[in-house]
Amino acid sequence: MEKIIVRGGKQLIGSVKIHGAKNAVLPILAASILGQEGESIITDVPALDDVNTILEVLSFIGVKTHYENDTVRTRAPEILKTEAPYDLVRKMRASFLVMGPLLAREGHARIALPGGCAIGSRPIDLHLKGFEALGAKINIGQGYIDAKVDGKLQGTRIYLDYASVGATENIIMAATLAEGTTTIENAAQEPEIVDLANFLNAMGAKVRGAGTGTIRIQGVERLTSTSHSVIPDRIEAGTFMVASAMTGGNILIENAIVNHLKPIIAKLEEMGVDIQEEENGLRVKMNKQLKGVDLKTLPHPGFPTDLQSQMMALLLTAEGTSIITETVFENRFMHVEEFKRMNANIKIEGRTAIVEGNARLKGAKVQATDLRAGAALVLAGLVAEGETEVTGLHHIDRGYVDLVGKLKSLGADIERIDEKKKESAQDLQPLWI
Ligand SMILES: CC(=O)N[C@H]1[C@@H](OP(=O)(O)OP(=O)(O)OC[C@H]2O[C@@H](n3ccc(=O)[nH]c3=O)[C@H](O)[C@@H]2O)O[C@H](CO)[C@@H](O)[C@@H]1O
Ligand SMILES: C=C(OP(=O)(O)O)C(=O)O
Repeated sequence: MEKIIVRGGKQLIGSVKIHGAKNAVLPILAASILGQEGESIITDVPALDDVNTILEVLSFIGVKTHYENDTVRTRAPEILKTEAPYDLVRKMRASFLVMGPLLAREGHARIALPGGCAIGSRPIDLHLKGFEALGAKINIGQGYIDAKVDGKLQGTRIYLDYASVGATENIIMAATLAEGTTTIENAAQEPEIVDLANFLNAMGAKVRGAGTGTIRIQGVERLTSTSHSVIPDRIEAGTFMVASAMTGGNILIENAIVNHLKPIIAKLEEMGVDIQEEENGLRVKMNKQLKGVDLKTLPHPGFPTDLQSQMMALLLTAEGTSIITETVFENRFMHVEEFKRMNANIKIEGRTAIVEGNARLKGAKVQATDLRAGAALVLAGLVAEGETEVTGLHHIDRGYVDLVGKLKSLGADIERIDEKKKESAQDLQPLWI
């Protein structure tokens, strides 16, 4: 079994380069299906398990893909299949993002139901309502969703009950080749939506208003593959900002885009963290006792749910009691039980966590319950007394490129070990009798 071992007590100092955003590259790679001519060249692609999974989905449906040195090239001159099977969708929910582009281009898509995951039930009703409004017929059976349209999708007005990131992306992609104009109201406003729209527009689409609550997509006849560089990952940046604040550190977060990080910058400043914009990024310094704060996760520009668990780790070390309210996912407090193993005092009341600060965290064996929970446990380990052992690393590998190497380069006492490999290496030792 692979584990991360971290021994607490080191101050993190230095600079760290942020990789391309997982949540931007996944929809962008799905959107590359729409390019009927030429080659899409996507750069700043992070080497993550989720990227490999979306590339597997693309290959399965007949897109030619090539991934080397943070660059993915795709060619989609003809689509062979309009299906994404259970094994791939189960591995990663974002596989469902191929439904919009397939429906737009081929008039059909059959995708396995993504199902829930550790952080919540995560229905896809808003995606489906959007496709239906565009004229698709949806059938659900035997664990698959089948969407079909006779002729072309038809532009329409869609009001999302909730500003869902995935539904906004899927509907935008579907609408790019529809007849007429589609207006999405109460659209998600995340920076990753803007990155997707920029990619689509470079392909010849007409997407206007991305980054606001109202997005208009004027359908076009055809889209052509293009080149695009993925935006830096604001969640990875936020994770390192928390790491600096937690360890009394001084880290330059290279590539960070201030505009994308406003909600986290505001919260950290409220706690007393010193954050300065520099030419190459953001410098995050902390050399005093931090104050506890209350926070509520919300769709962008509210505080991102993907940084909630990391902030919880930080608030454990701050002064006083902090209240965290998770409004985006109904079950995103699984890390609390793991923090408790490290001597944390946290109470859950419904969607609220009451976090007692000034915790004297102690190293323990803990398990990542989801991607960000995994990062948060590593962060807690950075300040805990003694040794923390984090397992469940497949979660972390979905969304962080070399988390351990990056923390080590900043001065953390951290390593990743593979017990199985160690054991088999021992098996190979000559036996002395
Ligand atoms: C690959 C990717 O980009 N993942 C991000 C994306 O996930 P994802 O796109 O799945 O998140 P959504 O914004 O769609 O989900 C937010 C909430 O809306 C609910 N919902 C969503 C769709 C739907 O049809 N019906 C419905 O009820 C979900 O169950 C959840 O409670 O945005 C989340 C919220 O910022 C992030 O945490 C994820 O990291
Ligand atoms: C919840 C996350 O991702 P996904 O939507 O891919 O599960 C995340 O990135 O924290």
